[in-house]
Amino acid sequence: MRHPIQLKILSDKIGKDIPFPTYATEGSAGLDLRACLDQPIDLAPGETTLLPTGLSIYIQDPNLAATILPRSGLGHKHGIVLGNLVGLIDSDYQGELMISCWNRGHSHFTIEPGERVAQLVLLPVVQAEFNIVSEFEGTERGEGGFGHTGTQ
Ligand SMILES: O=c1ccn([C@H]2C[C@H](O)[C@@H](COP(=O)(O)OP(=O)(O)OP(=O)(O)O)O2)c(=O)[nH]1
Ligand SMILES: [Mg+2]
Repeated sequence: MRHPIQLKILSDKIGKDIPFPTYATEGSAGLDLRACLDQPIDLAPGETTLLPTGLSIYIQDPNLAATILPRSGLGHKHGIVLGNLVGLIDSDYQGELMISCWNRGHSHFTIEPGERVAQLVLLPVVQAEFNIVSEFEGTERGEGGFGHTGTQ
């Protein structure tokens, strides 16, 4: 399903030096997000930097959110993941999409202008409306958690 989302281009590099975000394949869940940079950035092991994307989106519908997720190749091979592990974009956020980029690896990594550093995934959201109760209806699990059902 495709859903219209308002998008603002904040940098004149987008659409010229830095391609517009698109789905890489018909079945892609994520849109690759590119670092909107003038110069390469050297990220030392353990270092985190906040990268601009040159884009803002306004999701508007409270039943949707966007997540920023790492790219598996960068994360697995180079230790380049997100400083916040996962980024959550609220439906009412209108600021620039920012990527917290963390080098959790053991080598320096250079982020080039336009490099695809993370991916944006739109997801449905259900907001809770709490009903206060004094007891829950019983379940087989009850309050057991954190390994309650064993490992095998
Ligand atoms: O990787 C991210 C995470 C968040 N945001 C933006 C969109 C999001 O809607 C807003 C707030 O994010 P979040 O609620 O996760 O951060 P917070 O620390 O709780 O900030 P706030 O007090 O503004 O909600 O920051 C990004 O651009 N990139
Ligand atoms: Mg918040």
